[in-house]
Amino acid sequence: MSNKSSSLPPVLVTGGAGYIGSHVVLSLLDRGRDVIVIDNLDSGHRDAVPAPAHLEVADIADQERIAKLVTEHRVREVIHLAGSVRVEESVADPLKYYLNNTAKSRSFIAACVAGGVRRFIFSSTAATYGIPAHIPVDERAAVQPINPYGWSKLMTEQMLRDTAQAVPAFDVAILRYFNVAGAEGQGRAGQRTRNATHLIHVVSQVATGKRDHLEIFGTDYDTPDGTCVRDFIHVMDLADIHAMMLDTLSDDAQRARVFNCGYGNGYSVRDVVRAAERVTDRRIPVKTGQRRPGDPPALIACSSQLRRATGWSPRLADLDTIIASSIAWEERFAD
Ligand SMILES: NC(=O)c1ccc[n+]([C@@H]2O[C@H](COP(=O)([O-])OP(=O)(O)OC[C@H]3O[C@@H](n4cnc5c(N)ncnc54)[C@H](O)[C@@H]3O)[C@@H](O)[C@H]2O)c1
Ligand SMILES: O=c1ccn([C@@H]2O[C@H](COP(=O)(O)OP(=O)(O)O[C@H]3O[C@H](CO)[C@@H](O)[C@H](O)[C@H]3O)[C@@H](O)[C@H]2O)c(=O)[nH]1
Repeated sequence: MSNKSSSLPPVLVTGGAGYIGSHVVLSLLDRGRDVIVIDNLDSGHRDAVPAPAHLEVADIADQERIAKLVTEHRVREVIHLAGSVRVEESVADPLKYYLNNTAKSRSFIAACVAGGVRRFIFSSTAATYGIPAHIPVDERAAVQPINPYGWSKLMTEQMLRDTAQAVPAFDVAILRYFNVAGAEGQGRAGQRTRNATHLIHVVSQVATGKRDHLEIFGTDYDTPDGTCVRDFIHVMDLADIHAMMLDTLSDDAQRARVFNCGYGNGYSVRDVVRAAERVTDRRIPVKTGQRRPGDPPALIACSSQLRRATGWSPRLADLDTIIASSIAWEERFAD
């Protein structure tokens, strides 16, 4: 793939200094797109933004600055990843989530509409489903979040649905990510988010001696081994979905579509520990602890809508591959 500068206007990516955002930026650059990143560096890192993308250190709620940027660069395509991402923190401090994920997204969407943006991709979450009645869960399932994080994202989804109805030529894709993990294979990007609590990140830190042990949050769930089950998607497969989705959005359509992003494979917390032991040939010390507030027992995606709409098929859908890439990043490149 080329890294040539494109004749198209740049894609605006919020949260591009963060974990998933930096991988999305790489995928766009690899396809020859120009990229402008907006990030306030709250949890992201300046040097995580891959060159030659341009970083504007700004808050998504800085409406005047965003509208000016969008107009000056004739931005038509936006990928909005910036936000606060920790389920447990959202339970302890819900208003932080309603401010950063909901209220600030409202300001950001308004600036984009004012500047003439036509194609908008939003990072939503499987947490919007709460505890699904059926698994795998598809996009027609009821949404009933069980934590403020999920609600804060669902409210933004609704703003986008309503805005797409009202604004001509505003085509929206809402991507509901399942559990994102792993790292780009050449050491160009990986998880560096301050205070990250994601399972595979924590297990990788244990595997590389940066932590003593993994605490398993709850072993009495109604799941095959009593620990929670998740659908882990490799961050580079997820990044590619964004680039492919931009091509399926249209300058004329006026709609908001929802797509699950996952593989349809469920692994328990204990499965993840076993996979890390397999990959490293080392024992991962674990302690069992209490359930973590806000955790649903099982989340597994049906992603056939996404596959139909974009032609996407996963390249890296293997738990050991995901964990090996995460551990390699942790060993060689992480801070
Ligand atoms: N990691 C996952 O498994 C997962 C799953 C589902 C959805 N998501 C969503 O994906 C997105 C990215 O998540 P991530 O894991 O890369 O998190 P991250 O914390 O690494 O990245 C978020 C980025 O947004 C920036 N940011 C936060 N608030 C901002 C603001 N008000 N203005 C400007 N920049 C701001 C941060 O500095 C950071 O660089 C989030 O919206 C998250 O809700 C993540
Ligand atoms: O040290 C740890 C960390 C996690 N877990 C468990 O592992 C599972 C996965 O947890 P985690 O990796 O923190 O992800 P989730 O809480 O499932 O949330 C992630 O996945 C959601 C989509 O499913 C996203 O919306 C969130 O942003 C993202 O953090 C849960 O059962 C946790 O209780 C542990 O037992 N010990």
